[in-house]
Amino acid sequence: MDYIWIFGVTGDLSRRKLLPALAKLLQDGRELVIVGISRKQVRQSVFRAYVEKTCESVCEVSLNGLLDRLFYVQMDFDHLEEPEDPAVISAEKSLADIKAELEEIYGAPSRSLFILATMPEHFGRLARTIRGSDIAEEGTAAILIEKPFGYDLASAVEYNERISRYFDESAIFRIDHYLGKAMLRNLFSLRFSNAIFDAVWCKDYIEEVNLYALETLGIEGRGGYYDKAGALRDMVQSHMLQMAALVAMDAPEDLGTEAVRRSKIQSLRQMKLNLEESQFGQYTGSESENGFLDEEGVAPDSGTETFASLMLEIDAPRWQGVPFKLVTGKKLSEKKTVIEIKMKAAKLADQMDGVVTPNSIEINVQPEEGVRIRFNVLAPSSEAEIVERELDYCQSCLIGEKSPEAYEKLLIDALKGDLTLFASWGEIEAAWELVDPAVAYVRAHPERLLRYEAGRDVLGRV
Ligand SMILES: O=C1O[C@H](COP(=O)(O)O)[C@@H](O)[C@H](O)[C@H]1O
Repeated sequence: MDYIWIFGVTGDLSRRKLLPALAKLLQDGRELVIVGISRKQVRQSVFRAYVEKTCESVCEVSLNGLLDRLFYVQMDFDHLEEPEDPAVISAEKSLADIKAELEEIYGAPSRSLFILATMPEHFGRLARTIRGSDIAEEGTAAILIEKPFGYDLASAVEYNERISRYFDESAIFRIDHYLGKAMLRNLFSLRFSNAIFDAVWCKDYIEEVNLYALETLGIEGRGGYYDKAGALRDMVQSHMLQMAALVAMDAPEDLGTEAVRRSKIQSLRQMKLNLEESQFGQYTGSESENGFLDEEGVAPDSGTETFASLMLEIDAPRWQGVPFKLVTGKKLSEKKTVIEIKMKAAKLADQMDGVVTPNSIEINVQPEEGVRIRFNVLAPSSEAEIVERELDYCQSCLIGEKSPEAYEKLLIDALKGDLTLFASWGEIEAAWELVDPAVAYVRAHPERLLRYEAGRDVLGRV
């Protein structure tokens, strides 16, 4: 039996991602006990009814298994600071008590995951409370930390230092849910298990790399958070730079977690953002949609970017002169995450008949999952004319091959103790070193913030 403790269980992340993933794991036969913790003063039955109501629309499986194994503890995170504070003692006692009660019914945990789905300012005091309450057994306990990991490098260093007082790096699982997405896991396999890709993955054959994470959704009631974060902190610091590192990294020395992490850190450290050549935007309202400045929690004169198209240079022999473009934004015309690799023209291409388009490889992350390769062939029945055709492997179209949700995969790995798909401290640090100056640049250059109408296609302009 594994125990999962979720701090911030009534928050948005928990409702949309964690609880549905846990419901699926329980349905698949995993033996789990889940303890939800939040500040709200509610009874167990009310909490379960709340989960049933709020998760129903996002959950693909029956919630019965989850509701049977879900328990609630109230805890005021703000009053956990000082060791002498009576709130700490009562919180620690109640966590230890509830564990003892659950053990009587379900037995001792084989493994315990402590998921901090809270604002980062709570990380240190929660880590301390978990350690102090003796509910985390050495060797079988892991702490899972949600993004954002800090608001900038300085705060990230501070949070990391505080968590590290209580948990060893080998027990710290920093979640970036994009790393659990099927096609990003596949990117690694695609590159390193195929000579046809591995051999050409460099400046000699690749002309440019474009990474898109486009969203139709807006900020979904998270105005207070997003106005401080913006696209740079919300998406670029984590998901976009992780995707870029997976494309740009050199082959690790082996497939072990440490070697993969070293390779990604090295790659992140070689990256430089060309801010003058980048573009930033903020959505305005339309007849049917709110503009960013109309959203609750957003300052009426906010200069926060909801869109970024960043030019990235990588100072590595493999990538000299190859531009990487990272594009992400809210309230765009389509929801799509894709990695587009455009190849250089072949040597004799300009001597052929017809339009010879350089090859491209598209790794579709979502909503479609798959790989599309465009290449040239002799047109059927033609003497010499070249035409472009494509090889399309659509993984998500294949019946019975629907990939598990990213959170399911990440939770399974955390239960196994496998850190490979979680961000190391070095990756977080290197990503903040890139993003901090970019945020400062956008705040210092309000004239660089282009306005785009919610729901409009802006990609033609970047
Ligand atoms: O972490 C975040 O990711 C989501 C986008 O995730 P996806 O799996 O739907 O692509 C984004 O909407 C949110 O603002 C951000 O915090």
